[in-house]
Amino acid sequence: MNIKAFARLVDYPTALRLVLARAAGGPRPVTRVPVAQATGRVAAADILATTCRPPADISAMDGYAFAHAAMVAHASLPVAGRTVAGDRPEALAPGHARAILTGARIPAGADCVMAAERMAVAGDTVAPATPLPARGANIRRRGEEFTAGTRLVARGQVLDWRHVALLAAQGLRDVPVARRPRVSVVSNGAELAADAAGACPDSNAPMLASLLGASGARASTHLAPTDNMAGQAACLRAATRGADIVVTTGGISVGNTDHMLAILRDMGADVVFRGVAIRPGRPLTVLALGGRTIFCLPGNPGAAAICALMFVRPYLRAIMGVETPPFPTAATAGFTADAPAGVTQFIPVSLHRGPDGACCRRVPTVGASDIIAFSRADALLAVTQENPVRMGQVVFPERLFGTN
Ligand SMILES: Nc1nc2c(c(=O)[nH]1)N[C@H]1C(S)=C(S)[C@@H](COP(=O)(O)OP(=O)(O)OC[C@H]3O[C@@H](n4cnc5c(N)ncnc54)[C@H](O)[C@@H]3O)O[C@H]1N2
Ligand code: MOO
Repeated sequence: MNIKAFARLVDYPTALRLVLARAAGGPRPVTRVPVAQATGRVAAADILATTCRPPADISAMDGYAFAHAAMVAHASLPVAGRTVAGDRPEALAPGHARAILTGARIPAGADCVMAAERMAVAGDTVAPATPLPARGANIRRRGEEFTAGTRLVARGQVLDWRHVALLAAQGLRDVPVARRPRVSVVSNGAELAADAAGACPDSNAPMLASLLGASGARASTHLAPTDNMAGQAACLRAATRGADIVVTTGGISVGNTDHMLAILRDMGADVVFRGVAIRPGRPLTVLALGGRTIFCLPGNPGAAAICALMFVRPYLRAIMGVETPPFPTAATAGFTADAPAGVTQFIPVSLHRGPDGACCRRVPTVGASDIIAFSRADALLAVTQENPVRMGQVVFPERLFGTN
């Protein structure tokens, strides 16, 4: 069979399922990173609290701690000592108050705290200057936020500053995370060489390294020499060595100079699918080479971006064990769009704050080569004949940027 031919296009859901199936059950290498550098990384294990928070009953105010009953009985109390955060205070002498700072442990014998500005100090005694609060007032109870054993972070969570705060507050130095998958991005195209007549700058390699880097990958870029098949093959072999995923662009349509697929087949790769019923991005071809997945993206930059967003990004998330779904974006469509039968059409949209909430507008595009449309768009919307978009309908486009 001619490996270049598009015998039968798979539909988008099937293609995505095939890609994700390749991610299931594979190795999930783990590494540890300092908690402060964990943002964007994927937790490789559940992380349980080892201590309660707060670890003891502590004061919520700068003021005075005392026994509520003693204050009711005497109206004012002599002040004996001062407790600051970090102290292990002695028990309160009966019938006394203790000066206390926010975060300091409540001494045994005290069951109420009043803020300093609500109390009157006369010599070495204090008395409420405003109504006495209830017993237990202004005391943060041991474990009221969470107790030891509480799950702080779930395996598969993409970490950010919220988790960094929690983990650092537990005194953790480092955290187990998924190792960043190594992605080799290989550009193909005689026109990309700087010395080629009519040279075209390689924008796909930096675009894909950046896009996949934001999704957790460690990307290296390679420019395949297209003037000879042996050189192209050597480049692909080198790119494959040491990579978990290979992403190529260009050279996969039926043109005579497009050798990519033949080279990969000679390397022993099996085609998972050749061509998908999507627009743009139809030539997308996925191959399996041992445990590695090779994504051959079309050279047209807009099509390459869509394939990376809709296929490589979910695959990356899956092999890193990401469990949190991408943050949903809901918006009211400010346009109508249809797609031809059997095709999933991807439409770039911009998001806006409308009078009744978020709304999205269609961003004009000149087609699969278009990259300026993405810089004007925020999200990508999938449209099919069965699911067209109608003005005023709530839609859920996929974000184009961010760490999702
Ligand atoms: N006879 C057919 N021709 C084409 C078909 C087809 O089915 N039959 N499909 C079209 C579609 S759809 C696409 S998409 C392209 C994909 O072709 P390739 O993947 O082989 O890509 P190239 O031909 O190498 O390049 C296409 C276009 O993109 C530019 N390009 C390529 N690489 C880069 C890069 N790294 N940075 C910036 N720009 C790049 C290249 O200069 C071309 O303009 O095939 C259609 N043709
Ligand atoms: O799908 Mo091509 O990717 O339309 O230009």
